[in-house]
Amino acid sequence: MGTPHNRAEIGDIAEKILLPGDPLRAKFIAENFLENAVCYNDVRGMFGYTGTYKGEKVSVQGTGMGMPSMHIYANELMEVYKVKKFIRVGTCGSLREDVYLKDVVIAMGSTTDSNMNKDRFGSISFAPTASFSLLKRAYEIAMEKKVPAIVSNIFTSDKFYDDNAQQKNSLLASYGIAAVDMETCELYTLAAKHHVEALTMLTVSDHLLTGEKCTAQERQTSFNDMIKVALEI
Ligand SMILES: O=P(O)(O)O[C@H]1O[C@H](CO)[C@@H](O)[C@H]1O
Ligand SMILES: O=c1cc[nH]c(=O)[nH]1
Repeated sequence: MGTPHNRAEIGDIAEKILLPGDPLRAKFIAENFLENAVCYNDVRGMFGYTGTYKGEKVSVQGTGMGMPSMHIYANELMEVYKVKKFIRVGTCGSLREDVYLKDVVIAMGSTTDSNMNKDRFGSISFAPTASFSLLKRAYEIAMEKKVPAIVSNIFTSDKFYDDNAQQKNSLLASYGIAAVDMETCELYTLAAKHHVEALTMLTVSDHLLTGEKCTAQERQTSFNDMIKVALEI
């Protein structure tokens, strides 16, 4: 029967899912890391696949860019498809000198300039956080595999192009925030609402202090270390 954004039938999607923002990264992961992957969704080109990794059923679904897009896909995966474990595998901009291009940032919590949680919680400032067990496992596996990873609070921004970026970024970095993405706050908030587990892992694709950048091709495909850690979790 599906949803307005996903043509998967109930049961087509595994209880464990990887969530890249880019649907072509979902295709890349399915084709290069999963066995017997089957495409269950192509509505709006937002590809979703289910296959197996080391014998366990796992799915991978693109979520698009920004919290409103994450809101749609994560809500449907939690409410309709009953997915229980979510690992976002995204890209981010580094805000700190000690966080380098292609490092992996594991997001312990998310700070935001979005109004979505103000709309939900009114005067209460909700603190969206990762699943502790997924985070602990991610860090242990990254250390075992010698993947350069740090655990930190991140900033989930509504804007990729922000007129006040320099001012905001240096303020946030001075409070220890390592990196910026555009979806984690909504993923962690919905996971709390639905009593499911979520974690965000981000590979640094842009360094916002030095101006270094990964190419579009690298953004799609050069994040294999992070994906291997996510699948091992
Ligand atoms: O690489 P993904 O997962 O899309 O994540 C980051 O990249 C996009 C911006 O280029 C935003 O979605 C941001 O969160
Ligand atoms: O949200 C993002 C993702 C990658 N790079 C950025 O600068 N911001």
